[in-house]
Amino acid sequence: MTASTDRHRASQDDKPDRFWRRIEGVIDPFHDTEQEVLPKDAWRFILYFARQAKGPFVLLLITGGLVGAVDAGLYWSIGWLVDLLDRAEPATLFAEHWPELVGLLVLVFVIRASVMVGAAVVEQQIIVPGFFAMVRWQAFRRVIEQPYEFYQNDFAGRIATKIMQGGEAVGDFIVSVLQSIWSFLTFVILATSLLIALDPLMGLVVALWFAGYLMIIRYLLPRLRRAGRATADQRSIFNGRLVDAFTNIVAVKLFDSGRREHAFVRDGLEGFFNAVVRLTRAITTVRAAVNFLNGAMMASVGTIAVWNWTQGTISTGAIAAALGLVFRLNNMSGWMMFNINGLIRSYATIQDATGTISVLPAIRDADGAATMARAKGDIRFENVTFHYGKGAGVIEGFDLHVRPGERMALVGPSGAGKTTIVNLMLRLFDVEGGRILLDGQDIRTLTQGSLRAQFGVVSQEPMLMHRSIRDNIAYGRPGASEAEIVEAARRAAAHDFIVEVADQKGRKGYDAHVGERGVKLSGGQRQRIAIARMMLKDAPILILDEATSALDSEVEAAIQDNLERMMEGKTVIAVAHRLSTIAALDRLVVLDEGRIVEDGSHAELVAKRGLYAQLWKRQSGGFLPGRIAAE
Ligand SMILES: Nc1ncnc2c1ncn2[C@@H]1O[C@H](COP(=O)(O)OP(=O)(O)OP(=O)(O)O)[C@@H](O)[C@H]1O
Repeated sequence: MTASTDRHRASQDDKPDRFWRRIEGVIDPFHDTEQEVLPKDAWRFILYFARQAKGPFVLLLITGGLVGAVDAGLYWSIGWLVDLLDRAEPATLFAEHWPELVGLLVLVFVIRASVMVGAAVVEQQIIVPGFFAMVRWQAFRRVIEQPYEFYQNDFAGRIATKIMQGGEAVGDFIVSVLQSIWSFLTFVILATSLLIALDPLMGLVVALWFAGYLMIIRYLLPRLRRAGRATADQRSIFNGRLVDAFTNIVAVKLFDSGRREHAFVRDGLEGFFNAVVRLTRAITTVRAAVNFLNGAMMASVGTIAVWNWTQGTISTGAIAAALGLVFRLNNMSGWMMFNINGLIRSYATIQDATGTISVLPAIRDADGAATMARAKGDIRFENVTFHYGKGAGVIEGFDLHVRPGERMALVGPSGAGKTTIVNLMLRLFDVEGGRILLDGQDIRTLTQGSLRAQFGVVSQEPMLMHRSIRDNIAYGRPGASEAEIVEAARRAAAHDFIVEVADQKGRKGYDAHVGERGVKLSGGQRQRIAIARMMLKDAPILILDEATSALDSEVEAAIQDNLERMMEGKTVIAVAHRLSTIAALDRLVVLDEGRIVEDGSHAELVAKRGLYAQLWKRQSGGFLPGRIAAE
């Protein structure tokens, strides 16, 4: 086959795709607004999104109404057909009545099918893909702005579920109201009108039936809503426990010999079960009540119809139409209950989701926040207080000045506040008192993006994404060339092992994907990738929080020179428990209970015989390693 026939076939294949794409593109999945926080109230949340896709929802309203009308027309025409067959002569039926019969065929074949297909296209091709995605996209864009603390207080899986389910629930809710409920209402109104035309008494019965139906719904709606909300809450709790168990699977394997995790998950499942039972009890009660009501309505209309027939006031066809309409109402009422139940569930899911999605981030860029160009690296803590929102403790009246180009280490016992100081500097938390200045500017007056761009961070937990190794390194500098990525990997002593790696799907080297949080690599390998990423970022301030803790001394020695070179001209703040890794730095700041207790060089602090000297003695066993001793 020639290239041109290939192209021709490809363009023909594209045609239906383009057709669908045009329809599916009516709602832009990535549309967004300027609104910083999404509405917290579930109703407002629904309306906020409905307003963003008015056109498709108006279409849905029209098709929903038409579906109800066509349905009523169809049942009416059954009566008409019965009457016609009753009157007409078989031999002349087609000759005399072909226009009406063709009209009926058109109604069944063309009109009904077109309306149904139209409704399906609007719902399935326009709203489901585009609208669901749009809600999820807007939710994601706001949730990702939440500060670190937000994620510390919730399960990642739970947050993700709320975004996924929230998008679906808003779409389902609106579709259900505009299509199912609206088509049902149209049908009820038309059926009642048609029955009134036959006999007002039949119309009255249906009107009374509808009033009773509404009363049942009204009575049970709040109960269903409460039970629905409880189910959603319990589902989240259960889901959270499952995610927690699977996320920390190693801890479970190592420590859970007594199968406590079973009990914990079982407890969650039991809570969910109890909530579901309350919900299903309410549903069964509704169904029982509706079935009795429907039975009464069908029996009454049937009796009235047959009575009228005996009196000769209505035709056989009218009985067929009347019974057809009320049987259809009976079927629809069950289906409506299902819809209303879905509606309540969706509403509860939305309420649950807005609790997470519609929250104003506790840390935001100030109005007119400045964008910092490359910093010199002068960091100043002025009388900083921070207690993680509690009354006291952690960091109290903390002052520290780190000069540009200074290489400093934070040292201190576990829990002294080293990581907290680093997190405050990165504005992962906001200070509760005092201020932190970067090159003389309060970090709260800078955009978070430009502030964090000044820092290259390697922490104990290297935070790798579930992507290729290349993407993980390039995360430090988007758009970096392949050569730059490989160079960074070499400097981090990572290149040699990277070229050997293969993932489960057979991708090799830099293309290999690291598992969720990099589980398929060793701790030291992950840390080297993180170091490569930091090297590539080339930020003016480096934060090495136990950056080499997972490396053996050989690998550490291999990258030491490169680390040294990278540190040149940069401000460095290191945190390490292994004092030998930081003893050579310019300045060691010793913390205890959130306060600076000593400040000086290694030699000065050893001579001082204070806390540092004690820590040092404990770690070095009383001896000074060669490299430090030589200084
Ligand atoms: N998210 C948090 N919420 C509440 N308290 C916290 C939080 N994170 C840390 N803390 C508390 O703050 C104190 C300082 O913790 P931090 O992690 O800063 O110490 P650290 O010196 O880095 O300790 P380590 O050397 O063990 O890593 C500790 O008492 C800790 O319990």
